[in-house]
Amino acid sequence: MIQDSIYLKNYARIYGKAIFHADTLREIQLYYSMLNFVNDTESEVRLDYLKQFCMTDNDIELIAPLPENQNYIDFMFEIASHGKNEEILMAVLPCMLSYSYIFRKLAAVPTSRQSRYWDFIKDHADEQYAESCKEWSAFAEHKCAGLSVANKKYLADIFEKASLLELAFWKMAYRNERMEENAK
Ligand SMILES: Cc1ncc(C[n+]2csc(CCO)c2C)c(N)n1
Repeated sequence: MIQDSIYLKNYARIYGKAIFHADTLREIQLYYSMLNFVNDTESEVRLDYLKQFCMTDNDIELIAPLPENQNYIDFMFEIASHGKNEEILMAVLPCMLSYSYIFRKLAAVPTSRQSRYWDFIKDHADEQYAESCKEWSAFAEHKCAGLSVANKKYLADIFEKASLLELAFWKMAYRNERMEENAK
């Protein structure tokens, strides 16, 4: 949760770049809707967890990102620096889509309700959130439809790289757990 708070702050920055380079007002509204999700939905439950650790977002400012987190942030910033929204979409969408996919699967497991993270799981397994993911994906498909095969391959590689960075972020939690186990 702590590392995620650092990630989310930087993830939100990418939308500033996307909004600046947007072609249409509709596109600006779409990025705004994504940013709104990051700021509202994602923040509410996250702040509750931070409170359990007696922390606020101010404390997060003093904590350094772990290498997996920093890699992911660097990658998004590098893509954003190109100033091409098709690329930015490929870098930011895996974050949104993978959570909807993973948490819908988790929510379907009966024992998940007993998890201390049930409110987090429930939020991300939400039907409305899945619908928003569909809308954002459809927009990305539409925006990339007319591109060359080579360009589409390049964009698919960005999507894959971001997905692998997501995976590394998940694995980071288990790495720390193992370190704590070894320290015992
Ligand atoms: C590393 C990492 N990857 C994905 C998400 C998920 N996520 C980020 S913003 C957002 C939209 C609002 O809910 C979602 C689902 C995360 N929190 N941390």
